[in-house]
Amino acid sequence: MLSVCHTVVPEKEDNVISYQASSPDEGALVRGAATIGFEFHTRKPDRVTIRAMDRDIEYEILNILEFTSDRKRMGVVVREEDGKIKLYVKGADNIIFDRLSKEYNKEMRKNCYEQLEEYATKGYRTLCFAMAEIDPEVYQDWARRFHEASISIDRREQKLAEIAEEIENNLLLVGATAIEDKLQEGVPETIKALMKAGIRIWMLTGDKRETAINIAQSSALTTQSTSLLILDKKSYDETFLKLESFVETSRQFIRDKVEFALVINGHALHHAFIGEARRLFAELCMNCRAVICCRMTPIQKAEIVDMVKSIDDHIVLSIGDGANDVAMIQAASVGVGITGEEGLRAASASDYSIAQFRFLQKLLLVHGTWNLDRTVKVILYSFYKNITLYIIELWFALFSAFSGQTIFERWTIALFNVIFSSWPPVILGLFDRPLPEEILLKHTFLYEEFQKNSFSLYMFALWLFVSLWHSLLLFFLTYLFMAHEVVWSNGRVGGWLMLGNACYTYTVATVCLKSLLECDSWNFVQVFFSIGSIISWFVFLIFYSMLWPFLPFASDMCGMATIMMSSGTFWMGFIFVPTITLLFDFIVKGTINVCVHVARSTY
Ligand SMILES: Nc1ncnc2c1ncn2[C@@H]1O[C@H](COP(=O)(O)OP(=O)(O)OP(=O)(O)O)[C@@H](O)[C@H]1O
Ligand SMILES: [Mg+2]
Repeated sequence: MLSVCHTVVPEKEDNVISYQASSPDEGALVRGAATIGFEFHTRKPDRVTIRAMDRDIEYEILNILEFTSDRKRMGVVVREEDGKIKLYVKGADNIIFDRLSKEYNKEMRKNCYEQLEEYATKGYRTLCFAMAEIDPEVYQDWARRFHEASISIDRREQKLAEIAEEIENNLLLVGATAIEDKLQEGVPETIKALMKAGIRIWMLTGDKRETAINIAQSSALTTQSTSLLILDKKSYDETFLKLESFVETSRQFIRDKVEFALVINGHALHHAFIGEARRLFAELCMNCRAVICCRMTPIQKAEIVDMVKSIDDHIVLSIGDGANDVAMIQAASVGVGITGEEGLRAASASDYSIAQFRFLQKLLLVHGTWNLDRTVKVILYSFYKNITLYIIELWFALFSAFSGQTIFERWTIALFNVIFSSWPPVILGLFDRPLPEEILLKHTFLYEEFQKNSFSLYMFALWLFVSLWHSLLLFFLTYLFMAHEVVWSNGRVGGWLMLGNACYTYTVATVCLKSLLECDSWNFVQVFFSIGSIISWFVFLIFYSMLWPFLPFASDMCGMATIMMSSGTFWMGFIFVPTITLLFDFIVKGTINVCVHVARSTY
């Protein structure tokens, strides 16, 4: 039966058979059957052949009752060589047990159940196998309706499931299997690190409770000393009462600093989502560090994600590897798919796809932290540079009798965000690394610290203050430097534009250098683009000064570059104004860096 009831496809190469299975469990079972002498070797559209005891046995496949996570079982209807029609089903133990024949030997049922419990407690994934012989006449009628359902256009899956249900009863228990579902490398370490980083972890699985609890233990989600609050009631009232008492217990546990986790199954969860119970359930879950949800259907997984998202606007990340995780991956704020044994369905529905669970640690703790910090910096820096430039106009208005005259020439204003200060934020957003990878991975609490401190109202206010302060210094220092006009040999002076362009030069230099100051890790690209942006302004100025009167839309900047660049005062200002302006930032940044350094050496 192991080698017949499945949807595995064999592939032969040099007489060696390898199996292609969409479900790793099925692959394992078919391989297992082959090692004990029942080798499945050929699949044709309507028949499978197995080799047992040195002879080929053919089974005509009449129908396949497909596996879905809601049905938690799959089956095949076959015609054996002697003409008998048989249904073979395999699936989750509770599902199969519910469909066993009533006259069934209670003793064997009990034995099998105990065995299953024992396997599950060891963390094995269990499956039950059952069969039924179908009367050919009954089959004829059933097959016709099954065919009709299979070609129906609407609610096809549901209709198929309903019709399959009709023959999946009065089953005869054949046996049970247990498969070790090995954790990927580094799972416990990753979970520990993420928990230390202040992330709450919930495990949502379709597996049975005992298996789920064992996997939670081996993946370090819970420990030997964790108290488990198990919620597995079947009715709403019972679930509600249990929830009430658990909420009380959880408060007590928190007061006593006892570690605890909630274990809930699909039935109870169904009730916990309804009415008043939902509020209690939400409170209970928020009290728990870890929650284990077992026997979940894909929809329930997604509902849980939605519920958590709706409480206090939590950010939820879902990670999964199977088709049954797609719904929750899509429901989450951030969906991560693992490419692996169970195919690419989860990965293709996700925002980020990784090959191993352990890479999640780096994705969150390193790239998550870097990206948060970079995004915050890019946003704040963009505000900063614009405020700094444009508030200078306000200070100038005090001197232009609020006439509306701008201090800067209009094309240079327009090009500020387009050319002269466009690269620093991009480079900041791409390359800045607030802390090196090793430190973030070693001290996982930093993840939470960055989350709390990267962006705050205080931070925003500080940047606003810095922008105003810089604009003030940039304008008035330039004004002081340029108070005595530069007289050129032909008797001309730079005039208003000289003041404006000098101030503009110092502003471009200051904002570009500020981006370097804000970078926590310098590299060649950052330095190149910051300094390059300043140089680009000078290049523009030289060309622009040559345009008038050839291009009528340019301002009269004729000779401006020569006037400015031959002035010692201008160059002195070029050194002093940005330096003095950035002094405050330099001191603040320096103090923070010293503190970080001291903190680093003490850890
Ligand atoms: N190919 C299959 N044939 C029959 N029954 C299956 C098959 N795969 C899984 N099952 C049963 O259906 C249940 C639900 O499967 P589902 O794929 O939803 O979750 P899961 O694989 O157990 O866990 P996870 O959510 O961690 O992937 C399983 O626990 C198992 O008992
Ligand atoms: Mg699965």
